Amino acid sequence: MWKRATATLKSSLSLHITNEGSKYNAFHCHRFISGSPLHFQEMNGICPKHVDSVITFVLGPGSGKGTQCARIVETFGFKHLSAGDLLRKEVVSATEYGTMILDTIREGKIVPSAVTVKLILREMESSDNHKFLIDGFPRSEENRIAFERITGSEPDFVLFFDCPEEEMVKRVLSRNQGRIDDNIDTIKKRLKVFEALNLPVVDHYERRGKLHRINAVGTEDEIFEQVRPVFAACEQTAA
Ligand SMILES: Nc1ncnc2c1ncn2[C@@H]1O[C@H](COP(=O)(O)OP(=O)(O)OP(=O)(O)O)[C@@H](O)[C@H]1O
Ligand SMILES: O=c1ccn([C@@H]2O[C@H](COP(=O)(O)O)[C@@H](O)[C@H]2O)c(=O)[nH]1
Ligand SMILES: [Mg+2]
Repeated sequence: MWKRATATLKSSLSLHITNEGSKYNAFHCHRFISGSPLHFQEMNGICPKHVDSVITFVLGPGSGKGTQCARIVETFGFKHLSAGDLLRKEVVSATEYGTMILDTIREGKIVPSAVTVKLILREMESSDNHKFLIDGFPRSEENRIAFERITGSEPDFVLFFDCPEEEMVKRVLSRNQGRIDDNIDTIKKRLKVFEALNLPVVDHYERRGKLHRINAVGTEDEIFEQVRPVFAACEQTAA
């Protein structure tokens, strides 16, 4: 049994997520209780479903982390939530945020926390699983702070797939999934954003003693053999 010490989805009544220059400043995270959507800001609250949940962040753009997440799901029964996939789904569904998200992804920039956190929490709340792999998020300190304030909790641990730039570029350019950001211009921008905004998140969790750095070079099997003990140890601790 996995156990989580502090996970309650606690809202902050005074929460205001700021993304300078964005019209998505106000946080509109809906929780669905008895079918009726509520604003997180209006809730004084705890989501009982997420007490005892296990939250793992998985970081490292173009490193093969999505591929490893599939193995973790298979072996350890986690629910995989790729923030990038959730955002791309919004684009395909042409929701109110669709165009803004598409433009942001094309530029390799970061979608405002208000939008991404909303999508992640919606998936968590509709899942019966209580073990979550949140892939590709948080992308910035602002993302991280927003998530932690809204949920009232930190991740249990964080995996960082450490991949040399050259290998990342090679992998992404040969991915062939028709992603709008899998081209050399956007990749260069994503790498800059990663260094400027995502690495501080990695450093933060390293200081908190929560970071597991995985060498992302090698075969999928070799990499999974570094990942497996992290989850096996946590499973044992919780037993
Ligand atoms: N160990 C590996 N060696 C070589 N190629 C790999 C390895 N793992 C994954 N790949 C390939 O690299 C590409 C990127 O992998 P994946 O989509 O899992 O990365 P990602 O970290 O999720 O990327 P992104 O951050 O862009 O979503 C895919 O084509 C995948 O098949
Ligand atoms: O939390 C997030 C996650 C992703 N994005 C945007 O999506 C692309 C693609 O993300 P992947 O994790 O590589 O699938 C990323 O470059 C960002 O533009 C985001 O804004 N916030
Ligand atoms: Mg991915």
